[in-house]
Amino acid sequence: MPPVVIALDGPSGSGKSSTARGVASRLGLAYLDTGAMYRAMTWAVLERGVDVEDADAVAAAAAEVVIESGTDPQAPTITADGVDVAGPIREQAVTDAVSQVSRVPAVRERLVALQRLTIAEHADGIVLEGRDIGTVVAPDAPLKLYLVADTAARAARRAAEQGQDEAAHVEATAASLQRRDAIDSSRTTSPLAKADDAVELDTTHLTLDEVVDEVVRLAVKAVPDLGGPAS
Ligand SMILES: Nc1ncnc2c1ncn2[C@@H]1O[C@H](COP(=O)(O)OP(=O)(O)OP(=O)(O)O)[C@@H](O)[C@H]1O
Ligand SMILES: Nc1ccn([C@H]2C[C@H](O)[C@@H](COP(=O)(O)O)O2)c(=O)n1
Repeated sequence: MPPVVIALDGPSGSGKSSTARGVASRLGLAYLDTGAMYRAMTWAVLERGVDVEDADAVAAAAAEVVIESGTDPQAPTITADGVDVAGPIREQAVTDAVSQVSRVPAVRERLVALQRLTIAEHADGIVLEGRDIGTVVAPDAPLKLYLVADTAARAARRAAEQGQDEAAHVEATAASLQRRDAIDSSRTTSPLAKADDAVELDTTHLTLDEVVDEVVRLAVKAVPDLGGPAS
């Protein structure tokens, strides 16, 4: 049996992590936040004092870094070189540099290999979210979703999460999301893209619970075995 993978892709702040965690919890599946892996790699590269514009230096540094992800959707974890980096990877310095680091093919090769290993370890079911899950990491996934939401909604949600809903902050957040989307969509190696067979879901006017309900419904339809007692 091929591994049961639910692939969730989409632009920054479209609700991938929250949705993926909710779906994995509801269906009793593992969960992998691949964006956290790219952020952890970026944190480690910055810690080494590497210029993220220098792709060769990034590739050399990245070869040494050990990234480990915990896949419990209720308590996901992420470490780089044994350090718990769950907090630091959300800081602005990492957010500003992560798209540059993610463009480097050697970084992607390493992390995609790790992601596929994690899929193999959870063949009975895992929800992965990122930018290239449906197109590159798990092209045979039985269910692929591409989440989108208006930039204004994404920025407002992110700003609210940070407890900073003043107009200037929301505007700066929108600019940061758009800047990352532009770099992530235009890179040569596995850019942010909707897989041809992915279902696009616009979450702008949906609550998180409504989105999770819809993805669970689609998952059970695509993989009827998922509709067992855990859901
Ligand atoms: N449908 C929704 N309605 C309202 N708020 C939502 C919805 N989906 C997600 N959110 C909120 O929006 C914020 C961003 O969501 P989340 O972190 O899941 O997005 P993401 O796509 O994983 O972002 P990133 O790409 O930056 O990691 C969170 O505060 C989350 O609670
Ligand atoms: N599969 C992935 C996941 C993430 N990235 C890059 C691009 C994002 O800007 C960055 C951070 O991801 P986030 O935490 O915002 O989901 O990581 C990627 O290239 N491929």
